[in-house]
Amino acid sequence: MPVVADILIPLALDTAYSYAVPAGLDLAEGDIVQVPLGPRETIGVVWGLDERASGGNLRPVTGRVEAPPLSDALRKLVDWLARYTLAPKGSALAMALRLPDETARNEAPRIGVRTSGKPPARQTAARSKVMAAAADGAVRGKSALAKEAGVSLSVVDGLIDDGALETVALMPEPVALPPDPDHPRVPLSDAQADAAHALIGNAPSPTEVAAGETILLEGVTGSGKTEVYFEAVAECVRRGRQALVLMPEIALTAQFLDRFAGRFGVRPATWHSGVGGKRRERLRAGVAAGEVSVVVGARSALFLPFRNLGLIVVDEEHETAYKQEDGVHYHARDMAVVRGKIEGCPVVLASATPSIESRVNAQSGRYRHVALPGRFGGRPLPDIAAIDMRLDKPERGRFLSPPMVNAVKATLAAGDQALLFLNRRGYAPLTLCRACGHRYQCRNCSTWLVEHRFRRALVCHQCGYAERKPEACTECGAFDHLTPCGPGVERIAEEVTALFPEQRIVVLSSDFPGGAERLRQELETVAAGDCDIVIGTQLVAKGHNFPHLTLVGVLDADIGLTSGDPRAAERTFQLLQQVTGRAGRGERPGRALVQTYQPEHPVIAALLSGDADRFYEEEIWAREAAGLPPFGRLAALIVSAEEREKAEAHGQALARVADPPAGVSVLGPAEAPLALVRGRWRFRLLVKTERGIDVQSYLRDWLARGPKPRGNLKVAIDVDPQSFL
Ligand SMILES: Nc1ncnc2c1ncn2[C@@H]1O[C@H](COP(=O)(O)OP(=O)(O)OP(=O)(O)O)[C@@H](O)[C@H]1O
Ligand SMILES: [Zn+2]
Repeated sequence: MPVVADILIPLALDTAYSYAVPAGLDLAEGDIVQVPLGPRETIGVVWGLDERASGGNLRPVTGRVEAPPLSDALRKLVDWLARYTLAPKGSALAMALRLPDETARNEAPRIGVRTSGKPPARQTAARSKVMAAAADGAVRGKSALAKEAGVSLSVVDGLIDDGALETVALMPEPVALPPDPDHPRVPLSDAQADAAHALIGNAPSPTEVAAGETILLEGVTGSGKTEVYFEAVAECVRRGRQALVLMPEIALTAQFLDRFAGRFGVRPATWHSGVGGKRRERLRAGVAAGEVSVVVGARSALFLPFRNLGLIVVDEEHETAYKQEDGVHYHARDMAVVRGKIEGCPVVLASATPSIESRVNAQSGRYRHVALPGRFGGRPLPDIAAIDMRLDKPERGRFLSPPMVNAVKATLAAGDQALLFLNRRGYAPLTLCRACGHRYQCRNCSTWLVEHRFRRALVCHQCGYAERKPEACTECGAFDHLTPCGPGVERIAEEVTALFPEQRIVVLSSDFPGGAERLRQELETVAAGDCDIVIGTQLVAKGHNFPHLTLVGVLDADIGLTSGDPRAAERTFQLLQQVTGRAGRGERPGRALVQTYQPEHPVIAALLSGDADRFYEEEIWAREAAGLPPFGRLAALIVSAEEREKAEAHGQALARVADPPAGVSVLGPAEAPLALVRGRWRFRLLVKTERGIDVQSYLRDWLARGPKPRGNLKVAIDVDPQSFL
């Protein structure tokens, strides 16, 4: 029997701690245990066991916790995650071991009723109906009983008060009903059937499934990728294994869940930040027991304890939402590929606009490439045309150019829906005093405050700081001189309401009250055709299906192009391709109009030509020439502190000992584009290496040589950074 256990604790600690195993406690690796840590008790996971070591003066493990142990695969994933991201191993474990969340609201217990044996004190016709329905003595839900008896719920409540019915606690509803892979479904098109076949292969037995293979499923917008990967999910379920479908959080709409139900007969189990309390725990337990066969979830679902994982699908694999930008800086798409390798199961990356990384991997043969070149049902892709804003100027103080206004008019006249897209929240991105020139800036961050008329406030989009918009300039005291500069979606909504006062307009922006739930509802409204004009930020661009939408108007195609970010071209192309791809997905063909000041810019030109391959070729070539990912590697260090000098000095001290070997260069420290965030000054160092270099080892050695962060100073490590702000 082992006498010493190495316990990894889900806190920012880099190593497991040794504890003595008390006699009679039979532990195995992966077991979840309770251990003393300093003055308190905490939870940890058995990471290693040692038979020979002496447990002499070690503190003993308190006991085992009744919870499914962490599988070998999941422990390997945690080790991998920590090694790759350089996050403390305990922080990586915390991702896989979300402790029961006591702050989350508990599920309301389900209550059933049955006859108590005591006749009602007072009898009415309605009451007799209920008593007759309940006469068999079986337990029923309250509303089920009322429905069966054809009476209102208050009659049932009355009988409970009366004592003729008694209440009993019911078993909680199952977290998910089993999906039926052979549920009757719509037939696939030939192209879809071919693609589905390519995903699944002919493998006659589960052992022949290509182990750990990664497949890029690339299909233009509206090509029907979802139905194709559903076939892979179905095959996985048929083989008795579990499937995970990852989606950007907001894409988890009722519409998607209904589509799943259309294919599998039931809605899938879902995992996202809105799933709380007991339900979360039960879902984890069901997944660990292998009872839940399909989970559709946001990125954190990747760390669920699947017992028998047979497939991972990453939908919209190019989405930046898959990158976690705080705590453990990991990319869920990349970790999905790692988990697939560890579990020996295939991983399907689906997108209409794949990341450059995945495209390159598909071209080099590392990933298998399965393509759907046309839209489902032979529908045409939208026609995309530019509006040159230098020629077709909007009226003064307006943002829609005359051709855009006319196109919206024509669309509405035809009874169709129009979407106006602007990737800017709020009313105006800058507020300026015309009397003294003062610009309103955040007191904690180096950002302009964004006016939100809806909230009647000036708001910082970095830290959330908000102040009331003043009546007079706070600097010079002048009245009526504060001017909003530039548009956000709220300002567009104002303009559109003035132009089309009779139309039903929906504005979709992530900052509106009501959160993700309300947004999901609004998206349903749009999909159902119960609105005429949609005005939205990037969240309307993502994976939604709006069958009534035939016009997409991009109000400022140039926004993302000047950011200086190495991925600016890729991001802009993806976003514009996605948003224009919302048009014409239903019966009627769609078109897109793109307002731009630089129609000849390569990204805009590629978009207009409809030639995505041309864009990919040029961008891949440019990345290769510059040694940028995936042809070289990047990692960022972000040094931050409450005092500017401290952060800068620490960054310089790190740079002095960087000592980069051949094939590695270190840039910086440079003041970050967002130099001040939440009261912390930020400096960035960028490591650029050739492709074959082990950037993690280099970073580890470098940081070990460098000064240790003290006090409020922090050094965040971001391997494969997506954001350069
Ligand atoms: N076999 C089929 N039979 C009937 N309708 C289908 C079939 N396959 C797809 N569709 C319909 O075609 C439309 C587009 O499908 P889907 O949303 O899967 O496309 P997609 O490739 O995921 O697009 P995007 O990348 O733009 O989100 C949907 O309305 C879907 O219901
Ligand atoms: Zn701020």
